[in-house]
Formats: sequence, C-alpha cells, structure tokens
Amino acid sequence: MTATRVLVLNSGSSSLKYQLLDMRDGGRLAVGLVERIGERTSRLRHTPSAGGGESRERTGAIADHDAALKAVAEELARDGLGLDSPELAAIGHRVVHGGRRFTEPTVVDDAVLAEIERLIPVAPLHNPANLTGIRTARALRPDLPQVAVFDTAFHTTMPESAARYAIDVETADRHRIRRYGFHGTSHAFVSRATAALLGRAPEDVNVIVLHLGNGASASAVRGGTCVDTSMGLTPLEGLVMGTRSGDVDPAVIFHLARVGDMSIGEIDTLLNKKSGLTGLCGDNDMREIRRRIDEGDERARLAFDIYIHRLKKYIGAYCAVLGRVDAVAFTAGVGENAAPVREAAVAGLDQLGLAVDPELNAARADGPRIVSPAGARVAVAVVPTDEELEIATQTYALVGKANS
Ligand SMILES: Nc1ncnc2c1ncn2[C@@H]1O[C@H](COP(=O)(O)OP(=O)(O)O)[C@@H](O)[C@H]1O
Ligand SMILES: CC(=O)OP(=O)(O)O
Ligand SMILES: [Mg+2]
Repeated sequence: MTATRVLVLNSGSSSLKYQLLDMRDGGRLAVGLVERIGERTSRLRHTPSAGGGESRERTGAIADHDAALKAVAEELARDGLGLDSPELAAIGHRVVHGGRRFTEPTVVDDAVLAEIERLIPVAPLHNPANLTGIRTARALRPDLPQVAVFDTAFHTTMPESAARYAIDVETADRHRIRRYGFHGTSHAFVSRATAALLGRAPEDVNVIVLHLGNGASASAVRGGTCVDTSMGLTPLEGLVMGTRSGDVDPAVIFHLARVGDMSIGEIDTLLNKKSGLTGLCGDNDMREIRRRIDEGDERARLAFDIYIHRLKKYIGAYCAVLGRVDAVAFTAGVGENAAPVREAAVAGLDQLGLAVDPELNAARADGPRIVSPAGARVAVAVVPTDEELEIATQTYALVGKANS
C-alpha cells in the first residue's frame, strides 16, 4: 500500500491545531483543535472528515502539548485513523522560528531539533510548543519522517535593506539580529492564491498580504517573492495583535526598566502577553471588541482605532515599497471574518487606488473573493489562508522526493 496521508500539527503557545489529509486529492480526513492547553478548562474538538462527520468534544485539564498530542492520537484512532496507520506517509510540523539556517522544509533529526531549541529565545511563545509536538510525534512513530515547515522560510528572500536593522553591524551579526519575519507559510499560500484569484501568474503580481489572526503580520510580495514583512527578530514587531504590542519605541523598554523598576522578564511578558488589544481594552477577540463598540464602549473603540491606524500605516508603507500594487489580501481569523476591519483599513486610501464595495465586503462567503468595486485599480481581496494544506503539500513533496 502506498502511504498517501500526512498529519499536520500546528502547535501554538496554548493550542494545537491539526489536520489529517489525503494527498491524492488534498481531502481532509480529520481536523481538530486543542485549546487552553495547560489550564483546567482545556478543550479538544475533533471533527472526522471535515464537514461530513459529527464533531466530538473532550473537556478537562490537558497539561501540556505532549498530553494534547496523545489525546489527539486517541481521537484519530477511534475513527480508524490512528498514528499506527501504514497509510501515514509523514507528519508535518509548523515550526515558527527557523533562523537563517532553515530556508526549506526539513526532515527532522537530532541536529535539527537542537537548532530549533537554540532558537527558543527568539520565539519563546512558539518554538517550545513546536518542539514538544515533534518529540511526542517522533516517540509515537519513530519510523516516520517528521518534517518541519518554518514560518520564517518564505521571508528569507528579503533584501538586506529590508532585513537589516540600523544597529552596529558587528553586534547584530554576532547575535544574529535581523528581521526574520513569520507566518511565511500563510503569506506564501495567500499571495499565490491571490494571483490565482486575479487569473494571473504569481510572477506577474505584486500583493500586500495582511495576515490578521491572534498574531498579525503584513508582507509585501513582489512577483511571488517576499520583499518586506512587519514581524522582525521575533513575532513581536509590527502590527497591533491580540496580546502583543507590535511596534513601540525601543526606549520604552529602558524606561520601564529604569523608571518603572520592571525586570526584563516582566517587560517581555508585558509586551508579548498583556499588550495589543488585550492591553488596550481587556479583550483580544475582534468579535467581542465589535460587540462592545456597538454598545458604545469607548475603550473598545480606541483599541479598534489604534489597531486600524497601525494597519493603515503598513499598507501605505508597503505601497511605497512595492511601487505598483495589484492586490491587498486580507486573511486569517480577523482578516477573513471582520468586514469592519477591512473597511476601516482602506478608508480614505482612494489616492492609493484602494477601496471596498460595502455590499461585497459585508457579504459572507467561503472562498477567495474580491471586495473592491468593479474596475478598481487595486483589487482588495479576502483570501482564506490554509497553512495546514500548505504544510502538508510541502511535507509530502519532500518525503516523496526522498522515496523516489
Ligand atoms: N467572525 C469573526 N469576526 C471577527 N473576528 C473574528 C471572527 N472569527 C475569528 N475572529 C478573530 O480571529 C482571531 C483568531 O484568528 P486565527 O487566525 O485563528 O488566529 P491564530 O491562528 O493566531 O490562533 C480571534 O482571536 C478573533 O479575534
Ligand atoms: C508567529 C505567530 O505570531 O504565530 P501565531 O499567530 O500563530 O501566534
Ligand atoms: Mg494562526
């Protein structure tokens, strides 16, 4: 029997998203999510054959990513899709930080694991969870290729002028400080899907991709190649996020240490976990923020306005970086679902050729779609991301190559 299935694991700081795909047709045999890992109120939601089967839920404490993956393996086994299946060709893992070394999907061995571990200080919320996912999967199926697909890979094409910070070159090089960029799997997938939506080849299209999830980042993609992105050494820089501040004056950190008497660890936690929308109004979920705005809540309104102001600045900046822009693509949880965010982000940018058609923008639909008025110079599009499919495709291509 030829093994044609790939299990994809996307481990976040407190969540584990997974999909089992059949690579003959990209069909989903199972999808699921474990949330609030490490809390007493963890929840696993498992859906066999996405769309078809009945979802099952488990609640109750799931201590860590090791326990989460074991619970997922049990759910898969209940549907006859267990990790022991001979039809499983590989397990593909999203790994957030690959530094400069990993520019391609990579089969994991001990040396690769050690390098992912070395990069923990520059992806403290993500790489530890990614590592646990890989180690547990390896223990469950030691014979199976485990493939790491890196968030940073797509951004390695950025020119030095975009990737280097203007700090002392020797210090920067010694500590490998530069802009790496993240969510690359999504930026790659969405920029290609946007070109397809326009009916053009990726090489002919310049796209600004706005990946607005809990973490959020923008990228400027010229002819299929990333030329700039908003996240930096770590996934903290750039846009306002669910709990992360995005851009601040770096001197804020010195000030908090000297005048606010905070430790570096406390400031790290402040900027990564207690800032962004949460820090501004107490909520990180855009649905909740919109609900509060509708009720006249001023703090939620200001948080939304700050979020939009930053987004607009990046759209303007990337118009300047690209020179010619063919499309602006909104993606991920907020980008795909929050019509008011898309409308506000391009409001007043008609000089740049950007506008949305209110009806098209407000309409609900599943697939990629254009929401700018007919004949607009720049297409504004909603393009659902599919990091899992992209990871599965890259994983299967690599394993297939190794086997042929
Ligand atoms: N219907 C919706 N309307 C507005 N925002 C939404 C909606 N659904 C999801 N979101 C936003 O999307 C976020 C999650 O996005 P997602 O891309 O899944 O993030 P992540 O992968 O970082 O967990 C939520 O925190 C919420 O702010
Ligand atoms: C890199 C990053 O920010 O990822 P996420 O949005 O999954 O937190
Ligand atoms: Mg995400």
